[in-house]
Amino acid sequence: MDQDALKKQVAEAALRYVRDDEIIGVGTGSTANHFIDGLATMKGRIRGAVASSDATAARLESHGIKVFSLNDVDQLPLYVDGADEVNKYREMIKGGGGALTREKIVAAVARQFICIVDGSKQVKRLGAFPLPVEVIPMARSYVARKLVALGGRPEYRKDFVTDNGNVILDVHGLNIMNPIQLEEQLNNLVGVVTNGLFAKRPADIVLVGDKKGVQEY
Ligand SMILES: O=C(CO)[C@H](O)[C@H](O)COP(=O)(O)O
Repeated sequence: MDQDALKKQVAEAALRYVRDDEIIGVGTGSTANHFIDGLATMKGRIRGAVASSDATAARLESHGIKVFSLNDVDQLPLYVDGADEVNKYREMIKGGGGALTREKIVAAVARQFICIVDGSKQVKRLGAFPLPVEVIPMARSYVARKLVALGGRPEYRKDFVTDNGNVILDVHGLNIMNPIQLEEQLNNLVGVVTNGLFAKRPADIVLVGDKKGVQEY
């Protein structure tokens, strides 16, 4: 099975967590896209979805799934999304697709967060994947200097603007010993909107697709 087939397999496994008459939080990326396509096959059973990006909203709507604004929803039982890295504590790096801020907001509201990944995303320690940091444009150089002082090598994601009108710095070389502490530290930098560490609010369940099938932890 190639990587995309593993993503599809794990995305389809997450469909069994979807309950009737609920509004589902939906993530962003190629794994989440497989989940959306699967959700379309049962769209008559759900009320609709909250999207974590404009791209996800467009894909949901293309399948005829009603998209709700998060502000119009008082509770969200389930959020399903991919990740760039996940460790055994279900902490993640996300934001490879640049949707980290909205993903973090939807994850914060959701009662249950299910992370769906293929086996290549599992790591012992987070940080080999460059950590995305969403920054207000005028603060880009200031935040970059602060990130260098913290031992990172920030790289400006060129020709990319987030759905919120901001820029992304992808930070290489961070030694992430304590993900919760680093998540807080980076979010405290003036000009940072949020960063791609999902440690204060980890996933509740991780589904991993590999050659042997789908494992859960
Ligand atoms: O955080 C994300 C987007 O901001 C994605 O979940 C992450 O990049 C994984 O993407 P893919 O499923 O395409 O491998």
